[in-house]
Amino acid sequence: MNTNATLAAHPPAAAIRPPAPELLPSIDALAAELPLSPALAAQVATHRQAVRNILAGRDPRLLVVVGPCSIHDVDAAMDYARRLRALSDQLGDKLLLVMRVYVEKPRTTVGWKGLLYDPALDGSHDMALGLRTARRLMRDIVALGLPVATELLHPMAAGYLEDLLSWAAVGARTTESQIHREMVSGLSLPCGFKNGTDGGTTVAIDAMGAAARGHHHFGVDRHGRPAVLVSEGNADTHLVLRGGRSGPNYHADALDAASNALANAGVSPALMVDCSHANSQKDHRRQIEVLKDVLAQRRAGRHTLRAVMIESHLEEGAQPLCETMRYGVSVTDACLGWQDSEQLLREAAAQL
Ligand SMILES: O=C[C@H](O)[C@H](O)COP(=O)(O)O
Ligand SMILES: C=C(OP(=O)(O)O)C(=O)O
Repeated sequence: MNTNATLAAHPPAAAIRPPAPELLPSIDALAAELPLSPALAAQVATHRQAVRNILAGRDPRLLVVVGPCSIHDVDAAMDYARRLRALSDQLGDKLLLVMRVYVEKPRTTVGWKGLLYDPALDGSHDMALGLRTARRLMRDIVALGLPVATELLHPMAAGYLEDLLSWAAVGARTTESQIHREMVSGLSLPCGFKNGTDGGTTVAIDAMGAAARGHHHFGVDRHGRPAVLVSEGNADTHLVLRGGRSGPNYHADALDAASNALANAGVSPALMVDCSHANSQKDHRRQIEVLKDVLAQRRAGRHTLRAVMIESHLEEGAQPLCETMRYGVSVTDACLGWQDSEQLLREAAAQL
């Protein structure tokens, strides 16, 4: 064995200098740069309460979390938001429309992880720009008068956006994570836990119980310092049914099973059906029949069906990330286009 050659190929650990990490603004610094005015903060508080009232059955409207699978173009997102705002003015007595402004994407393996991670869509990963772009966009959408929803994927990122949100999801891939349950326990907004990718609801119901309790956990404070964070517990959580590997879970037998499990656990009976993902078997047009089925079950007396989720963009379908991307088309899961979405929501409101 040539010892010198081996040493040259594997220098001692002390000789390896990783590049200096790029620093991010603290939560306080970003909030100072892009503050939420007291009037908009009050509006967010009102919207959160409206969401809570629907989920608790005190408000008969249907909560609809609707919008793109992911945000990759802020102009298209604002275009969508303006249309949704106008529709919300017309349908607001029947539907509470909350826009999906999803800036982090969980991936099954690898792929573009969202605006927060790679706002230029080119692998440059300017995450400081991602944070600024996402916070500014959400604030602009709130300023239109719309409530904003997102999936909170990285607990460290949550603090940068939390004050702008009226509802948040923990996704199917992270519902079982203790770290995400701790994160939700410290949020003062309603949150949905999705069933696991295998379709199992137990992990989400366990998550609701865990998030309702207070926790001590590792985190980063508003000044960017590593800290022991102490949460009080969040009782405003609910189950989101998104289907799983064994198929959809919005039919009556699946809803019965979920409702029994929620009752046995003593947690909120409210159900949100995600019309997309495994419930649509990843065919965006099937969201239409899922929503119609859910509305029929609600009309037939299933009063715990209080919320739905729809993936919708300006244009139908999806496209790969490339040089010649089409305006208003999803770059992650395929979405319904605006025309179909508007018609679907008008029909839903008419039936309620
Ligand atoms: O909602 C979006 C996707 O279903 C989720 O991010 C997983 O995406 P992937 O399976 O394409 O990685
Ligand atoms: C990733 C999402 O959903 P799920 O966690 O159900 O796959 C989503 O709603 O964008």
